[in-house]
Amino acid sequence: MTVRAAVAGASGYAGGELLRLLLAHPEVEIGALTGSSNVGRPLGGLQPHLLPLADRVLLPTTPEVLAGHDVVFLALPHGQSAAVAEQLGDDVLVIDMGADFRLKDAADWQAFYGSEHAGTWPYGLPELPGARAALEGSKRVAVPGCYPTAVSLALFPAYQAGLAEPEAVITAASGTSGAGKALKPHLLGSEVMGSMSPYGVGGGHRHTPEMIQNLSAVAGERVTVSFTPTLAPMPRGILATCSAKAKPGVTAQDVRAAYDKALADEGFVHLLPEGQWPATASVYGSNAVQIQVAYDENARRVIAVSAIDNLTKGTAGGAVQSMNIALGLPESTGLSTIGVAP
Ligand SMILES: NC(=O)C1=CN([C@@H]2O[C@H](COP(=O)(O)OP(=O)(O)OC[C@H]3O[C@@H](n4cnc5c(N)ncnc54)[C@H](OP(=O)(O)O)[C@@H]3O)[C@@H](O)[C@H]2O)C=CC1
Ligand SMILES: CC(=O)N[C@@H](CCC(=O)OP(=O)(O)O)C(=O)O
Repeated sequence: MTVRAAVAGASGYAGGELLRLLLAHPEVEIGALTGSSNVGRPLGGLQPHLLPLADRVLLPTTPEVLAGHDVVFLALPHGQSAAVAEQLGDDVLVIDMGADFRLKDAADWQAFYGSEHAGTWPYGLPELPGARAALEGSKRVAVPGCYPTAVSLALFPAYQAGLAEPEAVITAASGTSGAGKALKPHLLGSEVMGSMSPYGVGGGHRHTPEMIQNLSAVAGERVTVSFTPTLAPMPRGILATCSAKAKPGVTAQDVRAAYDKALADEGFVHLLPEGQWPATASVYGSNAVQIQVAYDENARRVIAVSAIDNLTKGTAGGAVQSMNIALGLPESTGLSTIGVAP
């Protein structure tokens, strides 16, 4: 099978990571590459690590340019995908890497994104219960946010097994690429280097409702989430530390067994051997997720830690994995679990 894929937002971080993965995908032929302010410029100056595409020129993001492809990836800023997607035919597989179609609740969308809700598409986190079935054969995929990917994978086994109370507390550190390429004063090297700082504290981060949506669906009851993101002085990676009070009678053995069972058959999500802890360096550039879990007997809390590469499993790798499922290809086609170290 040869799949012709267009990438809208090819000059951004998410688009660049996607193209890195698509270049190594045996079934994909890369078609149109589009952008906005950089239209007309060759990709070589925008994504210099993608040497095979250096001479390709960025085209405008229009329905005409995106027509004639089997798959269209949208790696555009929030709120830009819906208008583009509605001009693409129902026969085209459209994979949105932005937030537009992730949330089910229109009121949540309005509260956190401040615009009209565009709709809800099958959610591209295949490891969540029921997600694969919804992706198979689908022509529309909403790729999760990077933090919700790390957090949902860390906590769903505890909620699936009914081990945790529905009140999760999460702190997560992210590399700066999570904020995209656009210039932002708080992301200047001199602000970020050698320092860590929180942002979106107190329930204001827009990924909070997405985490609540995912964990509540697994738990079968509404899970509240207190989420504190932190900016870390590294280009890529998320380390999420997630905890929830254990239900009465839960033991450390119950917790380990639940995680073993939930993750045993997953190709990308690895429960580490006991005593070994996730590290962002271990998943750099890889679609792998490292998970470890502990039971804190004094605090009676389940503590689950995950590490992902925000641009790979957290965005572009998740998009390719979902594309593979939607097209009926083996799920791991073109995706690696091999990191880069040191
Ligand atoms: N970075 C990350 O870790 C993650 C990002 N995402 C999502 O991926 C999407 C892209 O993010 P990211 O790559 O980080 O952002 P960037 O700012 O790095 O890139 C944005 C891209 O969108 C293009 N673009 C901007 N405005 C328009 C427009 N009006 N019409 C068409 N194209 C436009 C830009 O083109 P040009 O350069 O030509 O202006 C550029 O290619 C976002 O929705 C983000 O939420 C999801 C998960 C994680
Ligand atoms: C470090 C940093 O700024 N990270 C981004 C998350 C990026 C991402 O995955 O989310 P979306 O796809 O929803 O944009 C943030 O906190 O807004």
